Amino acid sequence: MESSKLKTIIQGIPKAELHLHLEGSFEPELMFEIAKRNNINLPYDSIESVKEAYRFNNLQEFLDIYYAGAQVLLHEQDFFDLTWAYLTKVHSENVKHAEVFFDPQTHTERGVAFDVVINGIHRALEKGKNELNISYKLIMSYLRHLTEDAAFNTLESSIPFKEIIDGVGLDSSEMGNPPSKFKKVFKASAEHGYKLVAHAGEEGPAEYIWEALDILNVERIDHGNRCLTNEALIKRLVNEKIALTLCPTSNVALKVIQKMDEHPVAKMLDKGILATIHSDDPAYFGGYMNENYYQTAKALNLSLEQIEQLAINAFEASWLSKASKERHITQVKEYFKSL
Ligand SMILES: Nc1ncnc2[nH]cnc12
Ligand SMILES: [Zn+2]
Repeated sequence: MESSKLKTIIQGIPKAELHLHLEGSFEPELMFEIAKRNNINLPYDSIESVKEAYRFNNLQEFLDIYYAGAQVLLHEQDFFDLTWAYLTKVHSENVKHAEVFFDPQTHTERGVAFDVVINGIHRALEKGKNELNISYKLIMSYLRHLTEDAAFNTLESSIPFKEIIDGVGLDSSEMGNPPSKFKKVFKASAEHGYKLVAHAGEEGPAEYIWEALDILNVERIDHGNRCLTNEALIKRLVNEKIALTLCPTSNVALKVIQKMDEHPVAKMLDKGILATIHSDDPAYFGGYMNENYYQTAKALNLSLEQIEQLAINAFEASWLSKASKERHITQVKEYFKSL
């Protein structure tokens, strides 16, 4: 299909984003603006030089830059502006529902209070719901390069806000930090009523996906690329309808795959896995939702049925009520019928 036609079709799809780190949506322009008003010097002299620095060979090289960028966020208004910029961007891409991560420890570790972070984010999410009609869920992610005790401190800080936090996740440096390291804090998080997800099988082996399922009891896997190396795991994912929140442009940028045409999403759909696609850290990897759909569809030559399935899967895998899921899925189906 012609590129412009494919782009137009993708733009019109009602979409759900389930794997997005708010700190990863921090565009250099906004970073410079906030750094200026907070009197912080960035180690870059222009927006172009920031973009130059965004060349990564692996997850860790990205994380080092991502955590450095987040240092300019100090005040509630900064977190509001970050979140609002993301919401207005994806509103223009017809995203109807967003389940977003934030990394409290990236901020509390450098002295920014938990309530400053969450109040700014929550105020923007509410505004997005009221003014842009984007429903949302909020996921607090534990940093896996830190200790389980540190995650417990974060869990404790979150309790006064538990009505506005829907779930917990696990992100940051995967290799050497298996899900099993966080067994107790995930159990405690579930006891507080949080839903559970974890990054697994992005750089790490299929074994980490098993651990996330069996030891942490997560209901969705973030990334999960490596599952295709293990037939028994594929069967489990299919039988239990465990969704994978894949992030194609992230995978290329972090060299999880060398080229987009190696992306496993088409094989996963063929096998009946509840595969979905999202943007992860769009400010760093050069693509929001539309670009992820577009690059994947183009490189893998996805059919309209496969693209429709991806859009449906994302609502199916979301934490929306059954009725809301059905309403959105009907809209996706009607949209594709109208093409
Ligand atoms: N792709 C990713 N993997 C692990 N941790 C992250 N934090 C932000 N983006 C991440
Ligand atoms: Zn991620």
